[in-house]
Amino acid sequence: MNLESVNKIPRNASIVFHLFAIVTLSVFSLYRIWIGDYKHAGFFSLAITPLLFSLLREWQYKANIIQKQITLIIVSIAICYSCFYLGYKGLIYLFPTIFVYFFLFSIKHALLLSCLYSLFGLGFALNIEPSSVIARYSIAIIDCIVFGTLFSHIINKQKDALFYLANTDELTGVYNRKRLKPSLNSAIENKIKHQTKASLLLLDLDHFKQINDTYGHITGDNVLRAVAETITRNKPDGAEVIRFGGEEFLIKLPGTDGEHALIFAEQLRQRISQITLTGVSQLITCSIGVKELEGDSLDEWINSCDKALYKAKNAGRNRVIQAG
Ligand SMILES: Nc1nc2c(ncn2[C@@H]2O[C@H](COP(=O)(O)OP(=O)(O)OP(=O)(O)O)[C@@H](O)[C@H]2O)c(=O)[nH]1
Repeated sequence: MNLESVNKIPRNASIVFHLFAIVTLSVFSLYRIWIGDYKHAGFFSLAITPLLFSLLREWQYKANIIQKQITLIIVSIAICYSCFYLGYKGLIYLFPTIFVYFFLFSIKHALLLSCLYSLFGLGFALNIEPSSVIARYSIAIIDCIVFGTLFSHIINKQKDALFYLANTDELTGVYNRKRLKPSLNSAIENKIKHQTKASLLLLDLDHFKQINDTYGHITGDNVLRAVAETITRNKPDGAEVIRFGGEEFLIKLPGTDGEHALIFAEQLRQRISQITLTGVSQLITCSIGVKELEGDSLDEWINSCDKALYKAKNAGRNRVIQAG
């Protein structure tokens, strides 16, 4: 699972970053006014505008990643400009902004953009700084980019691990209920936006209590693991398996209509009935309710599956029924 997200700054931290940048630029502009450098004071005051706009969007919960990326690029252009006219006084601002690249872009893009940005900044600073100063800054900037890459990589790894821990059922290794809403809502969204079909299977093991009572809970757990493993091994690419309850699993099949979902459910039912576990002589069977997504209600979708499953149980178990 790859959850690399480029927007790693929480809203509060983003507001602090914005305020910090605005205050820094304001102090810079005031200092320029004080020393009579009105040209640069005007330029830096102008550079505050996109930051103020971006802060306002963040404040109103309307910020999006594209707008933040554009703001960062505008600020970077302003810093490159200051490198050209002010030399090292502009170069020092390369350091904090390079880190922001790693918060707003994927590692690959941040690496590429921060290298280009640094090259421009250093190149422009040559306008007034000797090459020995530029060489020293180059080394420090390389360090900064390397650390940015490392930190970003570590954060992404930790996010993946956190997501795994929060969304995975410990016993079976499939998704837990936390994944239910995001998973089904994304199917509903795709149906509304792109008319992409999706189907849902609700699978419940038959007479599972009997397995627990006869062979003990530990064996019952092993059966649940074996069933989850069979579903995972046989599911089509992109399908998601969620442990819905004790011995109930939901399988979301994106891009699949009811007819194909029914075929898959029947194959799965047969595969599960072929599971053999040492010491377990009772046949492991399941009942499955199937429903293709219609409308936009998550609850209705699950309820339809539940009704079909109920019918399958009442009709004698070990069968698949499609909701009408
Ligand atoms: N071993 C084990 N058992 C569990 C777990 N979660 C729920 N169960 C058991 O699953 C059983 C479910 O029993 P019922 O709801 O009566 O269902 P059933 O016996 O499968 O009967 P039908 O669904 O009607 O075929 C209960 O005995 C629960 O204790 C689990 O994580 N491990």
